[in-house]
Amino acid sequence: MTSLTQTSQWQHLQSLAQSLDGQHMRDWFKQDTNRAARYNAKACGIELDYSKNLINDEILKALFSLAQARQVSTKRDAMFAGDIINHTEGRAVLHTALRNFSGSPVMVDGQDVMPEVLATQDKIQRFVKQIHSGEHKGYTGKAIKHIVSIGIGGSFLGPKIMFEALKPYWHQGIKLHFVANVDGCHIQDVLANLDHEDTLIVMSSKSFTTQETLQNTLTAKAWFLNAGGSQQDIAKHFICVSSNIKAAVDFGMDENNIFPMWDWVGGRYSLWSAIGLPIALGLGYENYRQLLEGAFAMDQHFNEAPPEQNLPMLMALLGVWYANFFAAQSHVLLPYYHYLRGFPAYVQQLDMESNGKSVAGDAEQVNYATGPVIWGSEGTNGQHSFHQLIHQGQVLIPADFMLPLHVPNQDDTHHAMLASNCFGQTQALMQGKTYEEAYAELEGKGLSEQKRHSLASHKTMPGNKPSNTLLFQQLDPKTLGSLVALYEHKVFVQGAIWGVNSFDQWGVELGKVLGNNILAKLTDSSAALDFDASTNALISRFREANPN
Ligand SMILES: O=P(O)(O)OC[C@H]1O[C@H](O)[C@H](O)[C@@H](O)[C@@H]1O
Repeated sequence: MTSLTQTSQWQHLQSLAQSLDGQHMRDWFKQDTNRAARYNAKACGIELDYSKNLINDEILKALFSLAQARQVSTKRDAMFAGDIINHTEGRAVLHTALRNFSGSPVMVDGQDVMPEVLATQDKIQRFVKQIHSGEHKGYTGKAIKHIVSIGIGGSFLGPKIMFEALKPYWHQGIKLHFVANVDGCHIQDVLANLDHEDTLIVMSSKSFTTQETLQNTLTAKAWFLNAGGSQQDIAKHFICVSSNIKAAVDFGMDENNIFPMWDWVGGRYSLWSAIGLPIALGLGYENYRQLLEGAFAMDQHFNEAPPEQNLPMLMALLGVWYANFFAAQSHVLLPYYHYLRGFPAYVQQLDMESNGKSVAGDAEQVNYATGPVIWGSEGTNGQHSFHQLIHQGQVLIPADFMLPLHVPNQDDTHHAMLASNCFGQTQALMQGKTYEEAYAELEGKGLSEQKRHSLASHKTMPGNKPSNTLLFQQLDPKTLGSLVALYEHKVFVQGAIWGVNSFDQWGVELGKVLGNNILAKLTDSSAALDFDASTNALISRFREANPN
């Protein structure tokens, strides 16, 4: 395949980007009263207003043709069909099978995976019922009231953030707690307030080798035993989710308490597997199923909608447009909904772990930007801090604003203020404020000409800053499922265009290995230090402070 930057589609986009010099979105809105209606797409309860972007019909057409040249739809079909597209790990990529309600088989290595998927969903449903009905009791006969979910990365962010986002749908009587970090402060704080007799620990680790999760589970086990539980009571209080059944059994997990998952589910795509069990426990099975159904609806939309209506395709191409033709190095996510405040952190793993790569195809070192830095937090809070940089800084930061149009049981005054701020920010970013407007506002303030000029210069806002606005009728489980799948597919399309493998994470793996090597030197103070001088010195400082 021709190197991406040498393709005619890429070069055409480069010249289109240059042709925008001196143009302003503000003028485009004045010239074309239909712009907002034209650059709008809806699917699965999500409405995307992408009119406040640096695009016109010709640019969109050129972006679609780049997607076509990079065979995005062929690659998409290969993913859904269970081909081994994660070629560096030799695995299929089938999180979509976990929410496949079509009734059709999904084949991996000639075998339909759907019977196992459905059997695991049944097991989750039965277990949730047993906990909620009080049929599954702790060892002293108390019903389970607290669930502690232990996991990290994809085995943490999905369950935690989706559960948090669906607060209006929480099952009464069950409280969920999440522990990820190996920093002992976290698990100590969580366990300190719990009664071991009515607590269930859900350990989630696809690989069953992750240091943080293994250690936190051992700490929870010691807590349980110290509090009065015995070894044979553990089965009533500890369950796990893993694809490594053998390691889980060796660790002491009761085989009946293991919820399986498979190597064709990537960690950051795993909330649809049994890794989502804490969500089901926290929301009830029907709500959890709605989440999966929403994702399935987005899968169908992604597969079937034409590019100009296809939400993942549009959002992905807009991201490529800014990253590769305007040198935008980051992308900010701004949910105007308190319960969705964790979403930027969720997409951070999804996007940055997937597309933070430098090699395309077999072994081609890329010479173009790949995955951007993803960041953000809930609105309106950011307006009073980092939005300044987005408005007037020297870097281009495309933004995704998100707002539910309706929030159950919310004070209307608050909601209208929230919405007005959200819309006001997108407007300010787009239109900015001209020097002439700022200068005119300073009339009659008794300023010298020089002061008035100086202040007007500082108050000028360039505008022309791109943003998407995503509106939801209401952020119910189904819409949230669609929203997550939208970002998954956006990341997929971008990875397909850049030619990277979006499904491995060798950088993260290296960190794990080096961390374990160092741990051996920290725990054995007599071990010779044979790393680089800086690392050796850091280890020595730690040993001095913690003599054993
Ligand atoms: O579920 P586990 O095997 O414990 O893995 C937890 C996390 O570990 C790694 O750091 C990976 O980069 C993540 O993608 C994964 O979600």
